Amino acid sequence: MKNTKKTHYDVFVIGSGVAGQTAAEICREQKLSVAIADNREFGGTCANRGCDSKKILLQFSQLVYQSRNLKGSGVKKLPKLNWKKVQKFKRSFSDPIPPNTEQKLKDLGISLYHQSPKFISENEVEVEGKLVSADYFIIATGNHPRELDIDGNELLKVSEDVLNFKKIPKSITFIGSGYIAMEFACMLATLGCNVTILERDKTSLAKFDDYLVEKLIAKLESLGVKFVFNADVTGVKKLKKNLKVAYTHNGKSKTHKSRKVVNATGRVPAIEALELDKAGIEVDKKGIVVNDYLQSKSHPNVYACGDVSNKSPSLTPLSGLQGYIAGNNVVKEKSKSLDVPCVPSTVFTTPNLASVGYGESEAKMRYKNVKVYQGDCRDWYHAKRENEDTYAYTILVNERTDEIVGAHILSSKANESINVFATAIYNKMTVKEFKRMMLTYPSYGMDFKKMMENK
Ligand SMILES: Cc1cc2nc3c(=O)[nH]c(=O)nc-3n(C[C@H](O)[C@H](O)[C@H](O)COP(=O)(O)OP(=O)(O)OC[C@H]3O[C@@H](n4cnc5c(N)ncnc54)[C@H](O)[C@@H]3O)c2cc1C
Ligand SMILES: NC(=O)c1ccc[n+]([C@@H]2O[C@H](COP(=O)([O-])OP(=O)(O)OC[C@H]3O[C@@H](n4cnc5c(N)ncnc54)[C@H](O)[C@@H]3O)[C@@H](O)[C@H]2O)c1
Repeated sequence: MKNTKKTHYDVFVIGSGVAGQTAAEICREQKLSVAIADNREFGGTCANRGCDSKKILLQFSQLVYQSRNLKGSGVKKLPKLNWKKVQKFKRSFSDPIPPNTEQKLKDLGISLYHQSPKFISENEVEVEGKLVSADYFIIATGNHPRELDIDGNELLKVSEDVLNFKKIPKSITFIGSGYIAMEFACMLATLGCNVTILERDKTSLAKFDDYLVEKLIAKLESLGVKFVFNADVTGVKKLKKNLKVAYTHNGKSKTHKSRKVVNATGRVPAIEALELDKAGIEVDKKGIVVNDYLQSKSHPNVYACGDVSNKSPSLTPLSGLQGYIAGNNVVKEKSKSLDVPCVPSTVFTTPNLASVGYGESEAKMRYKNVKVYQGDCRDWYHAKRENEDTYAYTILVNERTDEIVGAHILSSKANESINVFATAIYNKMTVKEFKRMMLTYPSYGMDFKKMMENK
């Protein structure tokens, strides 16, 4: 260590994503001395290289998709994309994030560090060659892509690379078929790329509704995506122009060539650089082990929040909520606890697959009698006016109380309309109460009433 003089803060936050920023700001508002460290550009995954950038790119492939659907119904020419300009537009959102985040934090009087701290003890870290101690640490370092232990691992791209592609590749292979692979596969296939998905499991998006996932897979296949399930990838090799992926499928060795190969096999807690073992901070497979106050089980003065805590799922709104809870508990011990009744989530494919509340098997475990409303609405007005062949739903109701307990929607506007169900489930609405609500017409929300009719 260059400088052995110790600097002390009330609170030291590690990670400047939504969780870290939220926690740091709450502590600073209460006049605590606060520092925050990030070993990359400030602002975190969502704003710099995740949700926000992705949604900007997706709207262009959706424009192409929708125009294609309406060709023959009035659209004469299909839009042609200038990908360079699309990327420039995306960067006009992401480029200002790091300087603006740093400025905002500095203006609040928060000290910034631009390196990964390493724990020396439960209340000391070494960062930028300095020894820093704090009364409280808040770890909010998020997740990063899982490393695949295969030959040629270094040839694999990750989601961040896909977001920065200078042009649409001729062909691509995704290893895994969770959120990231399905969203990008849909976008790239729509834009003319030859997409293959190699999934280890027997289906995609294991945590989503089976009936709707099956329809979504069929939809992506119709866009040209090839799925190989039960595929075990063993290695990647560089050829002249392509990469060759080797995998086994039903006991047989196979290979597949494409220009790019993306590792989309999941994201794991970003903790390696922190040397948590030096402070004896307990970690499990999902992340830093915390109680409902988000205090580390091993050290109550160490908090973990956001993707890096072992409280899943890893989504932006939950990270923000966890940052809020951790910050408040540092200010006033045990003042807030994590209680997440239902978390809506969307897979931003075309159409969107959105979900809130319990899945069918979970609902059936919890309630004696579950009414399952399920169906295909491709013949309904909204699908027909969009010339969209995929529109379906699964809605779950506790029969005893008539309460809606889960909703799963596959439609072009499901990312927005699912929020109607999130509100209903959060407020424990019954089907009868839901139907009494006045909703706009024509709207997808209005269709929900029709979905919950006995046939
Ligand atoms: C491609 C993609 C698309 C996504 N789309 C969505 C979506 O549509 N909706 C949604 O809800 N969620 C989405 N997510 C998930 C969402 O981005 C995360 O859940 C959210 O950003 C987590 O916030 P966080 O603050 O916990 O962590 P992060 O935002 O990841 O912040 C962690 C910060 O810690 C820093 N850090 C890491 N290690 C260290 C270290 N050793 N020292 C110092 N700093 C460190 C990182 O650089 C980062 O800035 C997406 C994720 C990806 C990758
Ligand atoms: N729209 C959103 O909200 C959104 C979008 C992107 C990412 N995210 C967040 O980021 C996380 C990471 O996304 P993701 O898509 O990387 O992970 P994921 O966990 O959603 O999916 C990973 C997939 O890879 C498969 N897999 C694992 N190991 C494999 C292997 N060796 N070979 C082949 N397949 C393998 C899994 O079976 C699974 O289907 C998500 O879980 C989510 O929390 C959210």
